[in-house]
Amino acid sequence: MTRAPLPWTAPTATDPVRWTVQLPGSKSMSARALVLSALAAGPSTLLRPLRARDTELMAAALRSMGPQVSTVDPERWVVRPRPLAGPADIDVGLAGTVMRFVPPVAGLADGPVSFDGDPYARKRPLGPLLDALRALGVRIDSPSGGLPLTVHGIGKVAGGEVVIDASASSQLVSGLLLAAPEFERGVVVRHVGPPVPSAPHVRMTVQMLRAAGGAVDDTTPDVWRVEPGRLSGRAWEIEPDLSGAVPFFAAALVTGGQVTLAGWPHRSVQPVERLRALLQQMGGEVTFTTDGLTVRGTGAVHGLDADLSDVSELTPALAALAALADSPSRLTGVAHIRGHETDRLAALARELSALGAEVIESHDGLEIRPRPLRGTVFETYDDHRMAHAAAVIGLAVPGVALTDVACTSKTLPEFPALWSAMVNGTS
Ligand SMILES: O=C(O)C1=C[C@@H](OP(=O)(O)O)[C@@H](O)[C@H](O)C1
Ligand SMILES: C=C(OP(=O)(O)O)C(=O)O
Repeated sequence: MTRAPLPWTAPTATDPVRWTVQLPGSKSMSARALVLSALAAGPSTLLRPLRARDTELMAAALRSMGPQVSTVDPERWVVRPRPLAGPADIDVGLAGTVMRFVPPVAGLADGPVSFDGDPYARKRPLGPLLDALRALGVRIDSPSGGLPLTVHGIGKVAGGEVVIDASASSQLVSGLLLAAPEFERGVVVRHVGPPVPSAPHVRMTVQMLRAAGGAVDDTTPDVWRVEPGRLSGRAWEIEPDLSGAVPFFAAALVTGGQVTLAGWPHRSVQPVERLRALLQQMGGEVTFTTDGLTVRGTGAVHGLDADLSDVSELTPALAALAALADSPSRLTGVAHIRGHETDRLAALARELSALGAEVIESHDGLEIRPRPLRGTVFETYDDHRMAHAAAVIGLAVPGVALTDVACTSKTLPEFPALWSAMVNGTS
């Protein structure tokens, strides 16, 4: 990764924020729509996709194997499928979606496709996916069991039944399912091991596969069957990114203000009811209005006792709120976020402690006992959601100095500008 770090002191809010935020599309929906579109029988469009490092890397990865992906119009990306072929060299950056969703597609390409990424990407769990692909008939060279690796595609994948331990990441399952309609025998994926985290993301995969014409049976827990068959091209309406909105919603709680996420759909593939319950437990009011999804702070932030395994990517923002709460919190069920962009449990424990909070790190979570906080340097570890957590605390604590805010470009390059606009009350 060659990006220069951008130090940034988080702005402190002197008044309750009152703001409507227009956010780009969901990272997770955009990534799935790109993969499904590249595999479809005809062209597709993505309406209001996320334009950020992760999705641009996904577009580039697919393009390098043949499909045309036009990102010229930021509101409307166009994907035209073409025969998949190597040789190709793919940079996954630090994107779990690219490193887990694209190798199964590369198995379908004719020719070698190599993958590598940022230094920390080499540490993120990938081995179970590679073993599963091998069992399905794909030849892969991976000296370390992860990145760097080369998929030696022969233009087809036999498919069939496979057992995987996907407890390290739901993306290991999603990656297999997304490409499976193109496998000669489709796939039956059977998970064996501790629970698969982030269940709503697997549901999103199943829903989007079906929307593209895929036949998926997920009626048996931990078993997913995808029939072979051609996917259809279509127009994908990408929903605003709910996870990206969470730090902004947290600002409503911290300042006793109100934040609306504009353009929220009536029906969503993102876990909005779960988020609503969590924010309400912490003292927020969450309503759906014609303007969008609105979170109102009530003036108090309460501690939270919750298993976050299904919404684990929200842990950093919720941990930041917990550090500002009026009672202790216990966040559990998220051992696997040690394999996210950084070891998020260790990173949160270290940085929240440095600010003055009392934090006890366990193997699968954090106990956070709020104490008076003081501004200090906050290491962001190349992790966009660590930067979000620091910004949330900075609303209430002057002098929270992020080592690098540019890491937010992974999912929202506009983050520092949007955040400052919210705090300063400008649009
Ligand atoms: O499939 C996806 O789009 C995602 C799945 C989840 O991964 P894990 O299951 O590894 O938590 C989530 O945390 C990540 O941000 C996005
Ligand atoms: C875990 C995350 O990302 P990735 O898709 O890279 O796994 C995240 O965005 O919080």
